[in-house]
Amino acid sequence: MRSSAAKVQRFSLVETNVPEEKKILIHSISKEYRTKTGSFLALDNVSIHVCQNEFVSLVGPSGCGKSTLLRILAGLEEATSGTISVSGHEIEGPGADRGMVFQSYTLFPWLTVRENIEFGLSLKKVPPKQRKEVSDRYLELVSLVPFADSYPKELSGGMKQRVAIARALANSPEVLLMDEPFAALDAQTKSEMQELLLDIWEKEKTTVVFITHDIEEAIFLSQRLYVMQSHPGRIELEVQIPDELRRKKHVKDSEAFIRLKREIISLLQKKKG
Ligand SMILES: Nc1ncnc2c1ncn2[C@@H]1O[C@H](COP(=O)(O)OP(=O)(O)OP(=O)(O)O)[C@@H](O)[C@H]1O
Repeated sequence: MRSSAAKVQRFSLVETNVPEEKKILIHSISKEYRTKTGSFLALDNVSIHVCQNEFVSLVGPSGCGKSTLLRILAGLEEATSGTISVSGHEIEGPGADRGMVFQSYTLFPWLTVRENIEFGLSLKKVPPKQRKEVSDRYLELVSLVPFADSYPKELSGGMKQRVAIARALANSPEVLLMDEPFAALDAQTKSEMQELLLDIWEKEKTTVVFITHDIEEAIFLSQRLYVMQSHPGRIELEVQIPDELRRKKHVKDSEAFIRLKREIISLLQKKKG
């Protein structure tokens, strides 16, 4: 079998000529925080792209700036320098074109599952009949039809994240931004959620940016991943994941999967050392 090392390349700067299929273009983003003890460079000249309908992960150790980058992409935080465009439009703040799913459960506790899913549509004054059609569809997609009238406190962690995914998708975002959405789940539920997410991604043809510190999760889910390093937060590697290493049952135990995981880890260690 061909060595997966060939797939691991050094990151090269994004070209300035934007081909149409590039849905998200992050160009030379830096983020400096002012703290009591001085300034702190959380992101240093980060440039990445995500194509239409692509599943891309950002993976890296705690503190390398993954969440900061995603929050900037979501428009929840401002970069110190650099630009981000989605569908060719430079972002200036949060927008309905970007749906977010966070690690912590962010459902509204006073709303039922269905009301949580319909929340964004209610804000947009979508009529009840239409809202119900949308929530029916997404309840089905995340297998929560019997729980439509339950409240978040009656759900398990995995179920809450399924509602969060349905809620984000119900607003028809152009891109789905996910910040370690399965990090708080037990191993079995996490694995089920990964498979469910891939099913949803294939059915919905969504563009996904997924953050995780788990290299195995990133390889399993992504078509492409960017590996980040800290001090300062930066992109260290870009890895194209061969199709045969994705989404098949038990692939995580396969020799090729384990080899790629080891290669990524060892490349990162070499760069550190
Ligand atoms: N508001 C802030 N003020 C100062 N420093 C911050 C602020 N937010 C984040 N940082 C720092 O920026 C760095 C990157 O943080 P960030 O949360 O983006 O990392 P991360 O890779 O997502 O980590 P984790 O996986 O632990 O969530 C960290 O060193 C963090 O302490």
